[in-house]
Amino acid sequence: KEQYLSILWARFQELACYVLECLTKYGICAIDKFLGEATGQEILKEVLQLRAAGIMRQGQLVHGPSSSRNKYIRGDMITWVDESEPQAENIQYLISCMDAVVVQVASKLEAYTINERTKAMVACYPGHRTKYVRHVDNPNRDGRCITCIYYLNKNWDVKQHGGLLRIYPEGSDQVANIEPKFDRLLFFWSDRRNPHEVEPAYVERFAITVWYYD
Ligand SMILES: O=C(O)CNC(=O)c1n[nH]c2ccccc2c1=O
Ligand SMILES: [Fe+2]
Repeated sequence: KEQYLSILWARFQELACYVLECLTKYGICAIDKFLGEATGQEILKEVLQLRAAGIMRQGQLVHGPSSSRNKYIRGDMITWVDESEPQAENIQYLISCMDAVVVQVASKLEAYTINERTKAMVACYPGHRTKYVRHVDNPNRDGRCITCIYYLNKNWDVKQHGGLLRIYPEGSDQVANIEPKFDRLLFFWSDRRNPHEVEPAYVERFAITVWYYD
């Protein structure tokens, strides 16, 4: 067990160096195959159980076209998971892995002293063109400095399924197009440097987000 943990720790150390360099240079960093197929699958199973348990609530209600019957298009559905959540061992394991990487990145970032985070927000875009309009996660210095998102969507094809995350880094004419691929981990600065939007999703789209506080 110890041997396994020390290998894991060494891997997170290596990952943290890459994340630090990438964040410093671009303000955005994506890591693929973060936990591997089996663990990713276990996390997805727990998320589907949360959804089946009906505890996911509407994250944001947006006004539908006035012509439509129900005034609102249901946006993303969310629920918050923390250490006390039963039957969420794998989601909790994910959070501890995210923490392991961020703690090491933070130790190298003089400008930040990251020592707190939110609970994990499990979000499901139910499909039928649900999206998230262009926004900044932390526009008014609420303390959040890094957004960390883990995607759970197998065989996602943006052409068929939509749901692309588009980030418009401030002061650059480049746009980052991030596909919400299974077992992908994404980091980006939460403040005004990274306005972003989720394009309409045509099928269910799952993600788990944690925000780290400075
Ligand atoms: O899923 C993504 O790729 C990006 N997702 C977001 O930017 C995003 N940002 N802020 C939120 C606040 C409340 C509920 C959901 C969200 C949300 O999906
Ligand atoms: Fe966001």
